[in-house]
Amino acid sequence: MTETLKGNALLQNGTLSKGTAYTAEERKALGLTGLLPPMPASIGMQEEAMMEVYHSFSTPLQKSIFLDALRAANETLFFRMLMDNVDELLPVVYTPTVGDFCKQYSHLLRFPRGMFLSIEDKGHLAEILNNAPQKEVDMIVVTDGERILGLGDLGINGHGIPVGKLVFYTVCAGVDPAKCLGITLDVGTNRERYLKDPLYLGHRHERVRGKEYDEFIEEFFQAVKAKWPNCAIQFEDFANQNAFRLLDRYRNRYACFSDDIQGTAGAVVAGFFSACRAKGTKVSDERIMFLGAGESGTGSSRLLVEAMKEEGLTEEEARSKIWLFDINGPISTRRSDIADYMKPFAKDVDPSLTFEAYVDLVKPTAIVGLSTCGGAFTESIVRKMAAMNDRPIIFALSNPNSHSECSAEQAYEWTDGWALFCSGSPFEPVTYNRKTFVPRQGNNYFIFPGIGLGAILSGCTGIPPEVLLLASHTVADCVTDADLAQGSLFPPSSFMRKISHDIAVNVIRNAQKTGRCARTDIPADLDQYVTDYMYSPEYR
Ligand SMILES: O=C([O-])CC(=O)C(=O)O
Ligand SMILES: [Mg+2]
Repeated sequence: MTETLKGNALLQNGTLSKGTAYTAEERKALGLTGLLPPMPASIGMQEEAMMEVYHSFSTPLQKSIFLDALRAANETLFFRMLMDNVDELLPVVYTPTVGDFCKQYSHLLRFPRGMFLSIEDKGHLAEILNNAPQKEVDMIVVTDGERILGLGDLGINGHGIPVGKLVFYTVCAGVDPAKCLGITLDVGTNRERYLKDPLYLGHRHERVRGKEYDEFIEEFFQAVKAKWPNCAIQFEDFANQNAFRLLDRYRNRYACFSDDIQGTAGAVVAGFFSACRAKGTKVSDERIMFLGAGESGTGSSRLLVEAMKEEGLTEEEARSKIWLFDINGPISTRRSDIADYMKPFAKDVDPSLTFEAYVDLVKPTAIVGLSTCGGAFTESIVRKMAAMNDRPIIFALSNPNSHSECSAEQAYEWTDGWALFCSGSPFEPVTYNRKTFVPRQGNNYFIFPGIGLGAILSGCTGIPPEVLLLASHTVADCVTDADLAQGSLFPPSSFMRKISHDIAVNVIRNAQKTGRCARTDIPADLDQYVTDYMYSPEYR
């Protein structure tokens, strides 16, 4: 049907339109003559013009609103611009600006993308999926909006996150945007502000929990599987109480994974591989404290254990090198309020210690913030880390920047330039004592696009820890000595497509080896198989 679009209908179709780039011959054949200014533009000219407009906006949020509109008008140009200006544009389309966009989503929404499935539609999901904007879907990112970044419950306003994550699938892993679907499950919100906001566009009731919620999720999976049997599903920004349960329930039945439990873990471990290389140590030499014991803190701890086992430690030895601390104190065997997923890491310690007192007691070599608690790594704590360690490892990973446990500048200043630092959201380079540090993001975007790509192309159920570890190695192996010398623990964004490609090959190879491939049509040359699948934004 789409091939036959002509004239104004074609021009107004953002997925297909080339805007001013149609040649005279194309204009004649497609009924476009007279609908455009006479001189055809190249995509390069269009890009130059749009970057000029982009730069005329002063705030990141304004810029992101502009890009959202550009995408609606000409999706190919949007992705071409992103690919040509990754470092500049991705922070505007994704973390941290996507956080601001989400907070006001109901007020800002002009160009709906993806789908909203609400619990009120229970019993009808299969039918509703027939309305999907895409015919074929390979990748779904789904959220219920309960823990968006470090911002908490945003209800349907969190929809910017699945949409933003999928931009990475296209830019970094070459998944055709026409095959990507962002879905928000509206089960209500407990955020007072939205319940009272007359412009809020989600259902205005408290979150549905328990049996009804579980049945809704089950119906969602079954409906998706029936409609798109080969599609992979990424869980994003569910709250702890559901994230672990859902992953455990579905990982062996569907091609699915949790970005926050598994993707973030892959990135954290990659950061440790780099930091240890800079220090001349192994991960198993470190004493690691986590502030935050939720999905990302626990997920990362689990994968660090695997990394230490790979270096020869036993499970128990590895666990003994990791300490967790959450909002209520140390994860202690003396506490009665800790969740099952934290228990393997519980230590026999006084549960009333503050984080700083715990640092005094444990004397860690690394502190990792996944707490959503901005500023939690205080000057006093960071200075203690510097006093105890030649090269203190300080990862401030909560998002967006306002929730970072400390800023890049603080980390370098308080450690006299010795910190091995990364953050979840981007910080500008910092010059301290005449040395310029380039702290790159330790964000799960290094991991999830490749994992998802591999899941699409293999149909594998679940992503085992050994595959995540390979992904961490893939990322860390792209970090050069020159990167380390300037304080970068992660590679530059120019490596993203290669990283995603290589991660995907490993996902597929492992799935074949362990008999978890649902797809039977996989050719022998996996490199070529993945490369051939990867889309680049070009006018068709
Ligand atoms: O979106 C990001 O930048 C990282 C992430 O998954 C989160 O903070 O939940
Ligand atoms: Mg997330």
